[in-house]
Amino acid sequence: MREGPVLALHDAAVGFDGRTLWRQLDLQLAPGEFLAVLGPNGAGKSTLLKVLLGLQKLTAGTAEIAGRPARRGSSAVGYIPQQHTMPTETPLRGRDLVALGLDGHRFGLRLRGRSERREVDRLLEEVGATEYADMPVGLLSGGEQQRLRAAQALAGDPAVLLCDEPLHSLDLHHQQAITDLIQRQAAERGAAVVFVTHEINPVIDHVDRVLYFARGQHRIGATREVMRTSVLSELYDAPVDVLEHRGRLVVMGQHLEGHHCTPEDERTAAPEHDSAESSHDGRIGAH
Ligand SMILES: Nc1ncnc2c1ncn2[C@@H]1O[C@H](COP(=O)(O)OP(=O)(O)OP(=O)(O)O)[C@@H](O)[C@H]1O
Repeated sequence: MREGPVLALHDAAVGFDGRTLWRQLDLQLAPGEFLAVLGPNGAGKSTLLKVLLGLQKLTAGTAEIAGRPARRGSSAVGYIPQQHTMPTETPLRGRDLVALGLDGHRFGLRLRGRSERREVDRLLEEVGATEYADMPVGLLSGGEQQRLRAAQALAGDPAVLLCDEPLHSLDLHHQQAITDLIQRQAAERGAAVVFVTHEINPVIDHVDRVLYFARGQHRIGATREVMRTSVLSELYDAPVDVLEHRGRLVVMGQHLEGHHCTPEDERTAAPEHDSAESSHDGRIGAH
């Protein structure tokens, strides 16, 4: 297991054209820690991932991965991008896409071919993609392509796994399978996970902390510290209700853009007892 923080942001800020998306972000993730990143559309969740991928500069502060400034092409980072459909004519098979995620330097010259193939087969098996591994990726469904992207991100055993709505377009069974896979990467291989999502419930049992962005502000803390009526109403500066039913959380509010519930959730949710007053001074458990 790796030691020390594998991801660190200090007093970080980002913005475009004079508009600040978020600022004063202090965050350290230990190996194996699972962070869910939530917030409405345009709050800056994907931009956080771009910063950690070295694709977007901060306007203030620092971002480090495995003790070094975040940079493009770091082998310490695995990335599952937002789902987009690949063109039909993409000249890659499923297994080629996964192999692209492997860091070739880890394999000796002679062993490379065989070890790589074995590792790719293992990853394909893990995401349930063995069956279509030799098909051209452009002919696969959106969900099948997404499972391959997950396998690619896990290849090379990254210290930090960045996931941008990785469950989007997956059916329930594969949502569960991919979530379990990411969780195992954290628990067994010590990867710190940054998981951008509009829906906390599929990962609620795995999440150690939540980072919630809204209106240029943020809160960080344990799920039930942050996902509360009082805390989110303060963050949005408007009434927001957090309801809980059988361990599932539903966030409701008229002005929420990227809301967190499905019609089914709304029908089944019952009010949470949010009696505990927050004792924070604007940030919760930020560390
Ligand atoms: N390179 C850029 N130049 C200018 N504005 C940008 C750039 N990249 C992102 N933005 C803007 O920053 C804001 C945040 O974008 P981002 O993709 O991080 O949001 P998000 O929280 O991931 O949203 P969503 O939930 O819709 O995916 C948006 O208003 C977007 O238009």
